[in-house]
Amino acid sequence: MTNQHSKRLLLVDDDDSIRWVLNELLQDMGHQVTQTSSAESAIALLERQVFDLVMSDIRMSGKSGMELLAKCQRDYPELPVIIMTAHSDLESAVGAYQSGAFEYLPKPFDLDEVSATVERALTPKQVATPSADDTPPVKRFSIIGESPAMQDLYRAIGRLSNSQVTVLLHGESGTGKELVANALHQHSPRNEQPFIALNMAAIPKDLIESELFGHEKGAFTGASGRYMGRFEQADGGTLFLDEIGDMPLETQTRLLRVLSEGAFYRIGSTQPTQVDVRIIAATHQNLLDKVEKGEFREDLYHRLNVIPLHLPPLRNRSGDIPLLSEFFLDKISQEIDEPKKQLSEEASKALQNYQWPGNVRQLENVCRWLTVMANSQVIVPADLPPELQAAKNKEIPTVQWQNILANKLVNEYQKGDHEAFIKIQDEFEQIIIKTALETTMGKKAEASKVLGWGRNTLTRKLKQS
Ligand SMILES: Nc1ncnc2c1ncn2[C@@H]1O[C@H](COP(=O)(O)OP(=O)(O)OP(=O)(O)O)[C@@H](O)[C@H]1O
Repeated sequence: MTNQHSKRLLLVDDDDSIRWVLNELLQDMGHQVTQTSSAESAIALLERQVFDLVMSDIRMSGKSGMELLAKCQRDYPELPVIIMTAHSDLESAVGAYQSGAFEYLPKPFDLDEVSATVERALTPKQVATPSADDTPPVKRFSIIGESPAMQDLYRAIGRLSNSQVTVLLHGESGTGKELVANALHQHSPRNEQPFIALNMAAIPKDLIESELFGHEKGAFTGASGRYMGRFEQADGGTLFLDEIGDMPLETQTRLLRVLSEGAFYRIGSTQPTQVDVRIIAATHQNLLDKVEKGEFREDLYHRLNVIPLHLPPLRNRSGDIPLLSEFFLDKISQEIDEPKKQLSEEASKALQNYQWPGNVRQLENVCRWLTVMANSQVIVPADLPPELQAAKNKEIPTVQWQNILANKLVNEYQKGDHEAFIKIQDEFEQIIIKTALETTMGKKAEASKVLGWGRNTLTRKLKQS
């Protein structure tokens, strides 16, 4: 059915089932859909007909979706293109945005998100077409992971790649905050300038100010020479402030002043120093809790939290563990010139079942340990380091909770509760919802994604609870 808002969409994918699902969705939205299975035929169609939007897969036999995107940018610069892919990584996400894609959608799709993106793309003034001149060169950066949470992150880095906004990274220790901060810098217009990192938790509190702002000779006992602080070192580039929650209150006040005035005084100096620095901050703590307790300035929190990005703990993306371990075993074997170890399927499962309190850093250390210490070429569970062995013994075997659940159901039902099955399903679902919200720091859009539900489903179920 067509209506006055109906638009002409060109759908390009060599997977029939994906085309079928998207075609149904787009037609239900009232649009006219033309489908084709290759970039070549899409180009031929574009020469004959006018379209309002192109949606294209990346990997197809023949020309790729990126080539189609380049052609559209050249010949039809006003035409928005949505790029879709099942093989999302940081490079393709950044590449798609920097080549001018309107949006980048990793498969499997959240259909609510697809329809919202299509509507946005069809709203003319939001079409973003950055010129090729101000796109920084893309550098290779190894952030490993294909889980939905990592795909969200790649998209965010891609979207931010032409901007200089302040970003606040949340995530447990070892989840890759510094790596992501560095990637944000490398993919930004500042990438020819320095990336300087400072960890608030790693330096004594009374040295933080001089580390950040520098000092003049003789400014305090021990200041034997003039010192250029991290702000000056990072001039023109990016300053990464790790563990920002540990910054003393007085330093927070000074930082706020630099952020609003772009200038600061070296300790012992009366001359202001002007700097142009992009700030990326990171924390493993809940800064809002600290604000409530009066330990973190609320105005600074809002200044830093312009774009919040969340890095998931490794245990919540255990599907990425085989990829990450393969990457580390390979990298470490080359670094120390030892033959590369392989993980048996059982050892790989054991790694995926472990809780990883130290996240990716701990996994990297375990891979280093295995490369040096394991006797055999193929690693079996018995080769794993002591902390993983100990955890294995403590682990509740999965059959155990399933048995408890089954027994409870039978007992309740036999006791006469004929609604036992329904009640437990509700209870089960509430636990899943609560855990999803906790692990995504209360973000409903993200929680519905990890649950594999549309956002409306989550909202409805929350209302029912
Ligand atoms: N997704 C990833 N792919 C590849 N390597 C990763 C990934 N995430 C983290 N690492 C590696 O794990 C180690 C820890 O990462 P990083 O220092 O960025 O974590 P962090 O969150 O900043 O930790 P902390 O809060 O303790 O400073 C680094 O060696 C980093 O290269």
